[in-house]
Amino acid sequence: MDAISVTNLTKTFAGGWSLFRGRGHEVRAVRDVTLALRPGETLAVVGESGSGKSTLARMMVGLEKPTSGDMRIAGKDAAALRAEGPRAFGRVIQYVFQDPVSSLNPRKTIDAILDPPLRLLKGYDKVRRRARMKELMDAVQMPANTLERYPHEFSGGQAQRIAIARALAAEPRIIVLDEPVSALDVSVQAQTLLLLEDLRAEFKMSYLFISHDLAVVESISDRVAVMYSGEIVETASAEQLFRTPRHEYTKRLLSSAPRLKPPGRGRLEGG
Ligand SMILES: Nc1ncnc2c1ncn2[C@@H]1O[C@H](COP(=O)(O)OP(=O)(O)OP(=O)(O)O)[C@@H](O)[C@H]1O
Repeated sequence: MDAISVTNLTKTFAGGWSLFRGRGHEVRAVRDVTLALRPGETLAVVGESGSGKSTLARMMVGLEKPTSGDMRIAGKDAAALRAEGPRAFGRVIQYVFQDPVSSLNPRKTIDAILDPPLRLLKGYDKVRRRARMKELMDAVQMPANTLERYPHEFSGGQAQRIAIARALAAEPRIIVLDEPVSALDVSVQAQTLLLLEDLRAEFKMSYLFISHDLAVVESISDRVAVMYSGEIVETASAEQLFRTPRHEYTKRLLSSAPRLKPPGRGRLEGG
């Protein structure tokens, strides 16, 4: 059973604006997308700005409603799974966004940020939640005293690790990561990607990894789906896609972007 499977998924926004067509025309942000995230894999969705990647991710985690098409998460209809409530939905799928600092409430200490997802788990009393918070800090390589501090006390990379810990707190099977390292320095990117890869293996999760950055995608993904103008134009193993891209758009994307170890699959240096 696929972790996520979408069939002919479309999202149309009303009230877009275009220089040529004026106000009020429709924007088809995602067009007829058919895609499967397999259990245990990292599937990257790559494409340039405006290609519809974020809209696709936001539909998967329930932040946007599809205009049409079918979406199944862990074998269940996504809308039906959401209707079961935050506990059921959160146990299956979590997300991590680009800007870690703004995704953490500045007025709350880290333990208060981690508490709500842990409260959703059955049988987690206060003592067990506290112990779990320490384990989560350990898993993302942050010291235990992190828990008493506020988000602004951390660097971008540290804040993103805390955001990852919050996603892990729900013990999800799937994490959707939307440009999770784009706001970080390159050396911190490499460390964060290695951490994500370790966590995926340790907790047996699947990742849907949204990125415009081919070097990042090459270093972390098993398979890659290339998105262009709302459509998936090519899906292939990372190795195949970087070595022998088939679609014209993929070829252009590869030839225009800086790569770390062309050709073939590489790993980011550093960390
Ligand atoms: N809420 C919205 N209302 C109207 N149009 C939207 C909305 N959200 C996205 N769009 C439009 O949908 C298209 C796809 O946007 P989306 O953010 O999904 O692309 P993206 O590939 O993630 O780009 P970026 O990396 O810049 O966020 C764009 O034309 C965008 O302007």
